[in-house]
Amino acid sequence: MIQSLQDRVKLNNGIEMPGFGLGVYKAEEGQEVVEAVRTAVDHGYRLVDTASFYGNERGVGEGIRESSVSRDDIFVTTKVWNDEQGYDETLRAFEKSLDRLGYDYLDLYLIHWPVKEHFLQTWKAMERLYEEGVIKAIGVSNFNVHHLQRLFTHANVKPTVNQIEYHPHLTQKVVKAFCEKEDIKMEAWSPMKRGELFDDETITDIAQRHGKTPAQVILRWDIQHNVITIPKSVTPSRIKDNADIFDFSLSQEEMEKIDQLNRDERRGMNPDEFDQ
Ligand SMILES: NC(=O)C1=CN([C@@H]2O[C@H](COP(=O)(O)OP(=O)(O)OC[C@H]3O[C@@H](n4cnc5c(N)ncnc54)[C@H](OP(=O)(O)O)[C@@H]3O)[C@@H](O)[C@H]2O)C=CC1
Ligand SMILES: O=C1CO[C@H](CO)[C@@H](O)[C@@H]1O
Repeated sequence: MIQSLQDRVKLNNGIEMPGFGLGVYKAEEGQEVVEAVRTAVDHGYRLVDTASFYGNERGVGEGIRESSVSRDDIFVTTKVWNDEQGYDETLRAFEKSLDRLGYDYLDLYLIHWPVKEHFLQTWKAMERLYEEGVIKAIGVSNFNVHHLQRLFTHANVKPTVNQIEYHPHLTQKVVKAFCEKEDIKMEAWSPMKRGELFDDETITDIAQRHGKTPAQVILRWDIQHNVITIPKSVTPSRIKDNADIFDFSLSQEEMEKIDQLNRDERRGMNPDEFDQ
């Protein structure tokens, strides 16, 4: 388990990735995302999660350049979107993402969703980019166990990360156990279910007991489950508060109480049903 905001976890290829970061979905390209990223990095965040789909890669690159920290000390993730998948398409999409970010290498590149006709060829292109050294680690997002198994039968490089929807209403026991067995790090998207969990009584009670906010309790629960977490905010005070989770811990009983809130309820699409 990470012990501080800048602690890193070792991926299965030896690369170290921060265990906590900033998500930027819906952070508007331009001033909004630039300021959110700069604020986060200046406050100690070392991981930023974007995607070509979010339309804000330029601002992410800009925010990091405007911060007080050098690019090499920040771990940047971006993702290949569904209509960019396929072998040649992915090579082109990667060049565009890198260009928008203003970088000459990327830390982590993910397949955003398992587009079933294309994801194997997409992976082949990502393996090539990884072998060429322009990406430090490659991984997937929204992969269920059967998607991972299908990938394994064709892959030369194992995914390092699987980024999936994960929060107290969706504890993803099956995928989580599989990823742990296969040494694939799990990363939580919509860790706070976009605000829908803040009034839950179990969470507010625990928060009150620790003098913390519901958001902080939920994010701490991720960390104690060894799940990388990337809460999104463009609000400076929330960016700071969300990271203030390394001075308390949840008891085993509190962890279990939060685990029991599971309803297998998604905020986003089910990877087996999504409309490609
Ligand atoms: N791979 C994938 O398919 C997906 C990946 N993601 C990634 O995961 C990240 C996080 O998930 P996301 O869906 O954004 O949802 P989150 O669960 O992170 O919730 C974000 C929302 O909560 C608000 N918020 C943040 N902190 C607080 C706080 N302390 N108190 C009250 N409200 C708060 C934000 O508002 P405000 O910004 O106004 O402060 C925003 O509206 C994304 O940004 C993206 O990087 C997300 C979805 C899918
Ligand atoms: O990354 C993402 C942001 O959220 C969207 C849903 O609201 C997802 O579809 C997408 O994968």
